[in-house]
Amino acid sequence: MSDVLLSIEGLTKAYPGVLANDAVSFDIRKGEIHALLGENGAGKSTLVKMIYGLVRPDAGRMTLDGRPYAPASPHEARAAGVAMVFQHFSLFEALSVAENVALGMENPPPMRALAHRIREVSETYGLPLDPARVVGDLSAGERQRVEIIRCLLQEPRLLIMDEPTSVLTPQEVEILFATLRRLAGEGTSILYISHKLEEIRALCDRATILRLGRVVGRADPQALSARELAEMMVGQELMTPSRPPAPRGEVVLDVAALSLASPSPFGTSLKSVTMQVHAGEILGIGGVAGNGQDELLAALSGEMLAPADAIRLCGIEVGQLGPTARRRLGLLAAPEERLGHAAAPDMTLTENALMTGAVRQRLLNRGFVRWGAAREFACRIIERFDVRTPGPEHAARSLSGGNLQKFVIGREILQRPLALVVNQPTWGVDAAAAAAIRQALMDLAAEGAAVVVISQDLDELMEISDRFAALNEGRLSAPRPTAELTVDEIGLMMGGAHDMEVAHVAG
Ligand SMILES: Nc1ncnc2c1ncn2[C@@H]1O[C@H](COP(=O)(O)OP(=O)(O)OP(=O)(O)O)[C@@H](O)[C@H]1O
Repeated sequence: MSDVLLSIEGLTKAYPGVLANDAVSFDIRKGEIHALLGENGAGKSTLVKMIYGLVRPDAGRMTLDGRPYAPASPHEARAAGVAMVFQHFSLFEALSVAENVALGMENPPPMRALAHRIREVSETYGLPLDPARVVGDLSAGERQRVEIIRCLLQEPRLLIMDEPTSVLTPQEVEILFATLRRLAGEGTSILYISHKLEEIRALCDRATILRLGRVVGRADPQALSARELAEMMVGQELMTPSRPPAPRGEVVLDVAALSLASPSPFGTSLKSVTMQVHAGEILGIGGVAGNGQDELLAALSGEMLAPADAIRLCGIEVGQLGPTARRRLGLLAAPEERLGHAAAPDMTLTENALMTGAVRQRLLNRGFVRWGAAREFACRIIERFDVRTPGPEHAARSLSGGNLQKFVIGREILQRPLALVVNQPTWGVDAAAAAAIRQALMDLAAEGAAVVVISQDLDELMEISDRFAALNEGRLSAPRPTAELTVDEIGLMMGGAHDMEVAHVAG
């Protein structure tokens, strides 16, 4: 019997102006953890969507366990033993874990029996989860467990995971990896997509590397360094972000005892958040998702109003000003959710450039849009941030996730803010593009802007921020110089350990 589970031969898929997959061929063996690597827009999502029956190939074929495999829908893919955990969770917040799992099953058993099975699977695979809890109360890591357990209940032969660790703490990543290793040991194959190359090296047996829709390499990830893998992906040498040491200037952004109730029932209220960000400085804010990051961004951008004197920009009270007025003064923000929040999916890139650039780029004239100038601004973002798209008249939705992220961050940086607040600036962005975004944020600070980077990527925060603070249940710890901290201490601050415990560990 062959040891190959899924064989992919010559899969091809074209979109207008782009060959997303060009005769892609590779095998996934039984019981292996196979990494799919590639820079943004390389075609990874398109490929897994074809495997999961969401997109139909233009050409090529697949076999599963030696038999022809051409799923016309995810339903057919699941019936054949293929399961997928998506980047974005599709759970109902008001329902319990068990009810959510039942909704995703073809033939759910009675609730009691299902709750029992969820407990069983969660214990067997070391993924603690209470079936009775309401999903709205769960952390991002726990929500992911719901998705994984939902997949495991189908006893899949192939489990596809798209960027599974971007919402997890280091400790949760360890738990997930132990689960995946155990599944592979039992014979389940795993196709694993991630931009985190150190994780790929720690977890995966083999890697297939895509560039511009084609397979450009196959590698043993454990035999190569993360840098070598990244260079195979981009086909060139990588740069390391750096900046000359600069003295820090006056306080630009001053937040004093900011308390705000979250507008969402499952949100986190901000509790007396205090921070001062100086000209020329990057303040990194770490924390597990759902600890007030979205609320902090909304409070600083002006989407949520605050007491006037709780937020000051260069001494001016801005707490009561909305986003446009704050932008005019030079306080800019880029939220985490790129499709729908930072960018309007069905609008063109030019229209999206206009959306936040109108005031500072002077794209309006007596109420009329200066379309030529808006297009020129969009083109500048595309060029300066290497956004892969056929042109600015294409819809935001047609860009790969990482390319849209480069567009959204580039749009704010090019507006020369006095203070910029970004949430997860390199989420889902490949190694080369992440380095470019980090360099751009550092250049912006070097030019004298005050920059706040909210991120769950600790390595990123260690690399670029001057000072670090952790957000936990809506409270911000006192910022400390990053150079003084170890990754372990930061991990503890993020997990809500109090100063005492951090001091204890440090000692
Ligand atoms: N529905 C679509 N319509 C038009 N173009 C698309 C569509 N989906 C993907 N593309 C294009 O196909 C190419 C491959 O995109 P894909 O999403 O597969 O890349 P990816 O490797 O998953 O990228 P990322 O790491 O950024 O998520 C990109 O150029 C993208 O713009």
